[in-house]
Amino acid sequence: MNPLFLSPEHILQGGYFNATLRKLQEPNTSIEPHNIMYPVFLLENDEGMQTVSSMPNVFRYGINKLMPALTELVNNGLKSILIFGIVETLPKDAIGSSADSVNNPVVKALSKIKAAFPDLTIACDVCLCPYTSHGHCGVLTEKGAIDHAASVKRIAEVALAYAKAGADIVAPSDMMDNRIKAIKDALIANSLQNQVSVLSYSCKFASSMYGPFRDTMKSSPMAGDRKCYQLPPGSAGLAARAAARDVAEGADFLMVKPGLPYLDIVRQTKDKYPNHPLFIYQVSGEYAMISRSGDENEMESILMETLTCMRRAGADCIITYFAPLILNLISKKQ
Ligand SMILES: NCc1[nH]cc(CCC(=O)O)c1CC(=O)O
Ligand SMILES: [Zn+2]
Ligand SMILES: [Zn+2]
Repeated sequence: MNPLFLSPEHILQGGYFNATLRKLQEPNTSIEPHNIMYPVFLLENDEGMQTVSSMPNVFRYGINKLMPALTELVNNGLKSILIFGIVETLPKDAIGSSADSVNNPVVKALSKIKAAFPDLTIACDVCLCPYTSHGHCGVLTEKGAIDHAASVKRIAEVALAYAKAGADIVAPSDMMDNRIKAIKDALIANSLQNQVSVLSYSCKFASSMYGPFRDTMKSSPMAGDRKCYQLPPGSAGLAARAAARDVAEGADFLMVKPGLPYLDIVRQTKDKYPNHPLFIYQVSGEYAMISRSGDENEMESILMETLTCMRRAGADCIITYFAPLILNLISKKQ
């Protein structure tokens, strides 16, 4: 009989008293370069480089400024990027024609990036909002509702244009019903189905945390909001149905966006679809919040803790504006 009446099965501290044991207690939560994807804002002007006032340390780059920045990041371990195009002089119209025109900055840059960084996985955000005159993610009817057929047709055309131009992943963020099938069909019709994957923004919520991003992209809707296509923040049910639908339509990867307040959705999605790699988009509002938290050391610990918790909840890859910092922190640790 032990004198203190400790019952062995109630003693947890015997299992995590050093760093190695603690690592064993945190399975599948490590942060390695392949667990991180870096969003990149690409300008029309090849020589352009602009800071983003609402997002410290984030830049909009022309391709000639992006290349040296990427060289440094790839040398530091960067494995994947997610490209957003920004137009300043190209026309915005009702159907987002500039999204897939030959002058679109993404279409123009893909082959250059691919040639310079053959091992970098390149995803392209697919949406109409940066290119439409009304700023919505789909095509509208005369009454201002989403024109479903026209929207899905355009989204598939844009995805195909990026796929043909060299994207490894097309990532539709528009939230139009049935776009995954339309994109997959377009890839198959062009014999690209085994060279391009589809990362669905499957569980994307109508969040108030996209503000800094919309400043950056100049992509706020001119009128109305996105609540008729992005999901209501309180709805786990629609998130489950959206993921199920996108899996049925052939999505290769799923996503939950934003990340931190939605980790229950991450867990629910991972439990239901353990065989589909799951992404989290740590969005611009999350970036703004964490950037402002504490001094540099504190901020870095908060960031890494947040990423660990995202991995614990079931995320395989986290899309984050902190990627350059994270790569530095990872390489320092080794
Ligand atoms: N298709 C829009 C889109 N693509 C990426 C983000 C958000 C990214 C972020 O906030 O970091 C959004 C949000 C939106 O404006 O609805
Ligand atoms: Zn959009
Ligand atoms: Zn988008």
